Amino acid sequence: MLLSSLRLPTHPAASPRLLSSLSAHRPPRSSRTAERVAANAAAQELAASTPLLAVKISACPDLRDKLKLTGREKRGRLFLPLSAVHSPGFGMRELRGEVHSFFRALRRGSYLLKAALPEDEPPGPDPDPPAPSYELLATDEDVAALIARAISQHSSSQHSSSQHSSSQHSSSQHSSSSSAAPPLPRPTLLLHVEADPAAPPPPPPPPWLEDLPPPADSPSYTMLSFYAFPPSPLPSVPALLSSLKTLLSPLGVLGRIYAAPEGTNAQLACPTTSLPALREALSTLPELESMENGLNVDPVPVPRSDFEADPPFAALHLREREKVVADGLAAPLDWGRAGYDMPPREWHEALAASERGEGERPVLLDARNAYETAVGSFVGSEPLNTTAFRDTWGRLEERLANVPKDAPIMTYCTGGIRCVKVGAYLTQEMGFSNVKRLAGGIVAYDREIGSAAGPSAPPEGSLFHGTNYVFDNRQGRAITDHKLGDCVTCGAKTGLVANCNNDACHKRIVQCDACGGPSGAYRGCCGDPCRTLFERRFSPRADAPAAFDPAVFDDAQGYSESHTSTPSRAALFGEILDNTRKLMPTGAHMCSAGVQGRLLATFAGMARGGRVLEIGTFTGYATCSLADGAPRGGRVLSLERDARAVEIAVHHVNVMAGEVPPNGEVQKLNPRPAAPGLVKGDAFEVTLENDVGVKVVKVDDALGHLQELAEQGEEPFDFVFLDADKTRLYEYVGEIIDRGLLAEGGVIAVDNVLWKGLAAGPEGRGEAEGAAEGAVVEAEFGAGEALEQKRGRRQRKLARIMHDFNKKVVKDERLDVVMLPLRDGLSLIRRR
Ligand SMILES: C[S@@+](CC[C@H](N)C(=O)[O-])C[C@H]1O[C@@H](n2cnc3c(N)ncnc32)[C@H](O)[C@@H]1O
Repeated sequence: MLLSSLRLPTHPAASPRLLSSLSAHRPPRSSRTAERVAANAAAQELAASTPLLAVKISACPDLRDKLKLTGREKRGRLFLPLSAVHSPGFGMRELRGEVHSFFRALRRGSYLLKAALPEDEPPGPDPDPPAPSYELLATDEDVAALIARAISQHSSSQHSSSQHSSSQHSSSQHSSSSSAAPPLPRPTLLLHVEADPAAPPPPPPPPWLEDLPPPADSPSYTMLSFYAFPPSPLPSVPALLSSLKTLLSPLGVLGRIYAAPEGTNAQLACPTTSLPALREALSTLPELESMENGLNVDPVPVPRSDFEADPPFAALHLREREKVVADGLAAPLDWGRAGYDMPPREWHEALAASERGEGERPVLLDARNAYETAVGSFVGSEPLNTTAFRDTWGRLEERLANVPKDAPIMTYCTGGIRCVKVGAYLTQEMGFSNVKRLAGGIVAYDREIGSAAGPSAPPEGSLFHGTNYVFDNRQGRAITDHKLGDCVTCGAKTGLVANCNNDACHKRIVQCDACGGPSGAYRGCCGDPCRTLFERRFSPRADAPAAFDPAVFDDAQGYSESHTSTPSRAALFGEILDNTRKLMPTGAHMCSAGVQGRLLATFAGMARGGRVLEIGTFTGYATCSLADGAPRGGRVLSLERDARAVEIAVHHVNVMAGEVPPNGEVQKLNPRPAAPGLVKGDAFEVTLENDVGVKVVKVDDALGHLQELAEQGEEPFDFVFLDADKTRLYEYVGEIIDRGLLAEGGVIAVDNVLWKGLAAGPEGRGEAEGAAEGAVVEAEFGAGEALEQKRGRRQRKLARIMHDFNKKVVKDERLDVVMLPLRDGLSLIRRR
C-alpha cells in the first residue's frame, strides 16, 4: 500500500456512533468540532515528530485456527504512517487492505472488523483481564473517528504525564508510587478481526485445482511467455495483477508479469504438471482475451534438478508498469495494427524461397539488441544493432529511408512482443504497407521448425542459426550448433552471453566457456581490471593471484581494495557472495563486500560494550563481517524485512557458527528452513566460537521495530550500521537517538550517502532533467520481449532524498557527522 503517498488532511467528520461506542468519556456535541481541530493540530505535530500509528491487531480463536498464524501475525503489531491514516483518503477499504496485508490468509468478506482504544482496556494488574470492549467498524466515518480518538487519547496521555511529572517534581509529598498511567509513546488502537457468522461459505476451488498434482512434485519446469495488448486500455491494472496472483500462486508458477494500461507481458516458469491448469486459469481472465498466439511455450522443459541448481526465477513477481515494453515513444500507437503476424512455418517457407532466389527479396530485420544478435540470427537478416529498444525508431528511419513503401519487410524478435511495436511503427508512422512479423518470435519458430520440432522439421533445417538469447537466468537456448559470437576476452567463437561477474560492472558480454563462470580463466569478468577486483572482493580462493598488479588498476578504489587485509574467513565471505549472486542476483551489489566489510569489522571491534545493531541484513555479508570483528562476548542484532533474505542470511550465520557445512545447498532453505538456531517466531539466534551472539530478526518494518526494542528495554548499542529503507534514514537516526538506543560514545554508520555520486550533483539538488548519466540501468525480461528501464527518475529521486538526508544530519545540532567517500559513501554519525 502506498500509504506514504497520501496527504496530511483536514479531518473528516467523526461518526457519532463510533464516538459514543469507543469512549466512555465522550465529549459533548458542542465540543466535538473543537476536538477535531485539536486532533488535527495534534496529528500535524505528531506527523512531524512521531509519524506512526501503532495498531495492536488480533483475531478471534476461530480465525486464529483457520489462518495458521505466523509469529508476526501472532504478535499482532503493525505501524502505519500517521500522515496517511489520518487523511480523507483513508477509510474502511484502506483499513481492510492493511488488515489483509497483515493476515495474509484472511479471506475477503469473511470477517467483521472491530476496534477499541487502549483506554478501553481494563486498567490495573488484573491477572486475567476481560477483553476490551470492541465495537464494530462499518463506515469510513467510523475509521476516521477511531483514528481521531486515538490521536486525542495519545496527546492527552502525553499532557497528563507531563503534568504528573512536573507535579511530582514540585511536590515532595508526591511519592513515586503515584498511580498515573504511563504515557502512550504514540497514538495506538486495537483492532480485532472476528469471523462473520453471516458470511457466505467460501467458493468451491476452481475445477483446475481439483486434481492438480502437487507442483513441488513436478519433475520439470516449462518456460513460457505471453503478451496481450487489449483494444482499449485495461480498466484496472491492480485488479488484474491481484487476479493473476490468486490464480497462479497455487500452481507453483515463478517468474515476472508486468501489466500496464497498454497490456500484459509475462515470462514464467511453470511446473510442467501445472501447465494445463495454468492454461485454464488464464482463460478465465477477460483482460487476456487479446493474447496474441496464446502461450508461447518453450519446446524443451527444464528438469527440476537443473532448474533448482540455477533457478531462472526465484519467485513470482507481479508489477504495475507505465508500459509493458518501454519504447521511448512520445505517444502510443494502435498495437492492434502492426502488420501481418506470420506463422512460423509460413515465415520459414518465405525465407527459404528468398534464399533460393525466388520472388522479391524482403528486408529482413532483426529487431533485437546487438548482444542478442551476436550469438544467433536468421540467415540473411540485418541487425538493428540497438543497445536498448528505444533506439529502434532512429535505426528504422535510417535504414528504411530509401526503401519503397510497398517493399516487403519482415521483422523478428525473441517472442514477438517487440515486433508488435515495431510493426505498428512501420505501418502507422512510416507508411509501409507490406510488413510481416514472426508470430511468437524465435521461441515459436524453434518449437515448430527447429530441432524441437522433431519429424515435422523441414529437411533444410532451421534458418535461425546459433543461440536464442533469453532474459531469464538461462541467458540463451542453443537452436543450432553454430557459434556466432566472439568471446570478449579471448576472441573464441561462442554462443554464450553473460553479465560481467564484477557486480560493480555487470556489463552484458559475449564470453566463451573457458573464460566465463567463476572458475573460468577470466572468472566471468569482461577484462583484467574486473577480474582482479572480482578475485579480491568476490571470490577469495586459494588459487587467486596474491600479488597486486598495478597495471590493471586505474582507480583508487582498486588500489585500496588490494591493500586491505583479506578476512580470515575468506571462504565464508566468498560463499556469501556466490550465493547472493545466485539466489538474489538483482541485489548482489548491495553486499558490503571488500574494504567496507573490513571497515565494519573494525568498527565492531571498537564497540566499547560490543553491542552492534544492523538495520538491513540482506544475505548476511555485513552481519557476518560485524560478528567477525565484534569483541568476545559481543552481540550483533540484525533486522530484515525480506523473508527470503533472512533465510539466506541465517544459512550464512549458521555456516559461520559451524552449524551447517560450508557450500551447502542454500536453496534447500526454501520455502521454510529448519535451520539450526531458529528460535520462536521469526527470530534466529546463535553464539559463535568467539562468544559473539548473532541474532537475525525478520521484521515488518525496522523503524517500527526500533520502538518495540526500546519498549522492551533493549540496552543501547555501541555501533549501528544503518543500511535499509533509504527514504527514511533521518527518521531512523532520530528514532535511535531519541529512544536511547545509541550508547554514550556510540556511532551510527549510514551507507550509500553518495548514491552513486549523484547526491553531490544536480540530481541531488533536484536540478537534473534527463536520465541520470550512468545510472540508467537497463533490465529486460520476457522471452526476449520487454525492455524495461529502471528509470533515471528513480535514481534522481533517491539522489535527492539522500542529499536532503545529508543536509539534515549535518545541520542537526545534536549530531556530529563525518562523511567518508568510501564506495557509495558512508557517513559516521555520533551524538555531540
Ligand atoms: C542494502 S541491503 C543490506 C545489505 C547488508 N547490510 C550488507 O551490507 O550486506 C538493504 C536491506 O534492507 C532491507 N529493508 C529495506 N527496508 C526495510 C525495512 N523497512 N525494514 C527492514 N528491512 C528493510 C531490504 O530488504 C534489504 O535486504
